[in-house]
Amino acid sequence: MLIVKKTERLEGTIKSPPSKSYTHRAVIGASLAEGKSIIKNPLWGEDCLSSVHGCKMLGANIILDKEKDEWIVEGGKLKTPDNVIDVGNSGTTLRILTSISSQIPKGYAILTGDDSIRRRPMQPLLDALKQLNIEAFSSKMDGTAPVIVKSSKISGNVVKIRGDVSSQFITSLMMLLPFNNEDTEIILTSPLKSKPYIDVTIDILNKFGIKIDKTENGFLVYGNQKYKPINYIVEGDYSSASYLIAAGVLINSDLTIENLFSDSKQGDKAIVKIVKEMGADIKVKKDKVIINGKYNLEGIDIDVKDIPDLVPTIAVLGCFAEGKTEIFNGEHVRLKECDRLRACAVELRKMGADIKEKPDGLIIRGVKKLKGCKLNTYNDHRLVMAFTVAGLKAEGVTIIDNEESVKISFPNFVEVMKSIGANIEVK
Ligand SMILES: O=C(O)C1=C[C@@H](OP(=O)(O)O)[C@@H](O)[C@H](O)C1
Ligand SMILES: C=C(OP(=O)(O)O)C(=O)O
Repeated sequence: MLIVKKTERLEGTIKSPPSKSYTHRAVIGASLAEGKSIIKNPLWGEDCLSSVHGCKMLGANIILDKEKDEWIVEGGKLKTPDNVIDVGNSGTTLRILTSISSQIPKGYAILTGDDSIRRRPMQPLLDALKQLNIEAFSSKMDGTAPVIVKSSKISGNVVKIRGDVSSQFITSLMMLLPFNNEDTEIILTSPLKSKPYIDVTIDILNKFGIKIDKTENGFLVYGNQKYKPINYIVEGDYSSASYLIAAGVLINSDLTIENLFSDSKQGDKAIVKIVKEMGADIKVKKDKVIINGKYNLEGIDIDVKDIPDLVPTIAVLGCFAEGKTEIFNGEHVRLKECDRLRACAVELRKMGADIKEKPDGLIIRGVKKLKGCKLNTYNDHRLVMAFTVAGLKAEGVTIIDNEESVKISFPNFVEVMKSIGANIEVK
């Protein structure tokens, strides 16, 4: 568990950890490219290591070089896995590798993961794959993992899928469809949520030499394309940085957060705009964010359609902001490692927060003072990190369970927080 005490000052220069989304896509894309790719500054988080594990089981040769901080990937030859692929807690790995598994030369691939993964939706992707003549089904026949995928030849040139459950389904199709012999249109049957993650997918697929165009109702993925190997440096992660930024603007601080690029395609770069709108005058440079001062935050209304992973961070910011903060358009936030809308409402209320849960979001009225207490995190890395920020600002001591889940996306979270003066201790 993590013992968090009220902290009056944070200072120092730190680096945001590498992007989780880019690392997943880089290692999976490299596993599909014939030849040698080098991925520098990868995220050594458990989720990305699940992608490494899955790609190895599917035939890629991957060397993880800790000293050089790079992964060397030799890809291009998929094989039938000789065991079930365990994706751990990683939705991104499960969703992308389900489609890719259909390209093994024979037999079946079986993908499963932890308790949380085995509750997350897969049916829209399975239905989409069926339209492409790919046999893939839930072993429990309830639309969740374990998922069984048969080696199949893709056929068809249109696939329809809803866009409001998970953008990872679309990413998954985009990474598969270059293997089709014909061009394929992905038609979205409902408005797209988490769209910036699709921008991230297209951005890195372009680096692999894969061309995708936008169409009126979705996307066009050209057929018969080959992934080319890449030399790639992973940029910093704005979702992870959101905890550092939130702590910085809530507590009197002098912080520089490096490795955050102002021209990033990551949707969660919106955290900068959000804290500015709430009243924090932070500075954005080409490759870093600087927070210097003490701010009085004011509540705002925030559409989280495209930024689901920021919800726990925004919920904590809202607790300490003057007036009302309303989070809306976040139905999909309930479909993550846990139901994050429910979890934020239930747990932050234990600290004295005034939070109302709505089907698509939260209404938070700032109360200035929260009190430390014991919080559940449902094994969800983002809740551990967001609640740590709340604990630093709250009166007294906050005890946070299962802190080890930070290894999913921000393995050195505790060390980084301590290095800037956060009063936290693992017990
Ligand atoms: O593609 C990605 O890298 C991700 C997409 C998002 O999920 P949804 O598209 O399911 O909202 C996000 O929540 C997740 O952490 C990472
Ligand atoms: C939801 C997340 O990731 P994934 O979907 O890959 O499990 C996350 O990192 O918050």
